[in-house]
Amino acid sequence: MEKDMEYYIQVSGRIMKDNLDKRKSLTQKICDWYLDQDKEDICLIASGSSLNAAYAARPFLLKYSKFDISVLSTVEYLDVYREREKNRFTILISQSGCSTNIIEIMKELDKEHQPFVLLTGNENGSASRYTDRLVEYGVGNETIDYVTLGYSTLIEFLMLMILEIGFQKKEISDQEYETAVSQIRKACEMQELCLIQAKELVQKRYQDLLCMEKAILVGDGANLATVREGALKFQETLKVPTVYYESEEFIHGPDMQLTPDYSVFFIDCGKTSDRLYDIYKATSLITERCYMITDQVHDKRDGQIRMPCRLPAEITPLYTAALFQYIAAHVTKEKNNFTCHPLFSRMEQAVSPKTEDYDRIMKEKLERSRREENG
Ligand SMILES: O=P(O)(O)OC[C@H]1O[C@](O)(CO)[C@@H](O)[C@@H]1O
Repeated sequence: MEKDMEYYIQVSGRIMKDNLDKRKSLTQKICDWYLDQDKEDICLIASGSSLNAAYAARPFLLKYSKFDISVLSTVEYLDVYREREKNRFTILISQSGCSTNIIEIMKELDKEHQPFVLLTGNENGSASRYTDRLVEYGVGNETIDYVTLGYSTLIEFLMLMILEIGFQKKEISDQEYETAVSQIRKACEMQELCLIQAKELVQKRYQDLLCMEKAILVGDGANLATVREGALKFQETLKVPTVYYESEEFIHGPDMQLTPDYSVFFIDCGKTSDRLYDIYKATSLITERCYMITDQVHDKRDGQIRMPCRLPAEITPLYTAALFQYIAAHVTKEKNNFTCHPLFSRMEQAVSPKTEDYDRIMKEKLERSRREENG
């Protein structure tokens, strides 16, 4: 199978399971660094999909820790909260290891002799030149920059890191630890199942999805991060204007723009009431282009992905992104729509989120992947 976006979504469940099995060795370095210093609270700083992954993991991280964990964009960190955050164990995240804003913060922290750890998907990215405290979080060599495997494995890594820290500090009992591990394992299986159903859904609603022109994604709690990530993916690949909302926020205004042309996606997983489902049903009175992932036993409707297993809400982001990732990957490929508007290159030249050597580094990753494939 060609190693395109679809390939990385396809292998995500398996790689997450592998990472779960080797969780001790995968997280050992960062856990040791954390336990060897005296700061308790953690600050995660990232952008794009990495920021969304940190948001998605946060409810789990807070559930399994006795300290505080903040998640900040690079701008929030630099412009607003820097002073308040300086006594936290700081983790900078960049999947590519080539984001200029992350490197900027690394230089700033260095100037102030403030320790930090870089969590990255590429040990050979430009950011690696600015620190020797670097951890690869188990994505391996994802060669597509519309990261999907990287997103899911990053959420899982953050969860595993917090579990290991809590376990070693004896703040999590053996029983709690084992339960969380088996729920994460189940979520990896659910990712595979969600993907199978996403493929069926795309086949069934193929024409609607090909014509999608504007979308609203609705999710609550940890899955507010999933819809944020879904919106990012739809916009960078399909180039469809997409907004994302929490369910109650959606019906406090944004719903007033709805027409039958809108595609609206809902995540109804880990919920304890029917409210989101009621909002979905009400929305379908305006547009038939309603889609939903649900783990509840509601009446069966077209456009639903039905998960057979109910996991705690904070675990579900490990699988719910699969629907949006697959639509982004598959529909964009079908529409041959990965290329940006010709004027985009001007904008990218004027202001780029990535370092100048990014293209070369991505090319090297691709060559490495081909070498590995050819043995
Ligand atoms: O590599 P980083 O710093 O994690 O940033 C990830 C983001 O960058 C991009 O690759 C775009 O530059 C996005 O697709 C992704 O969300």
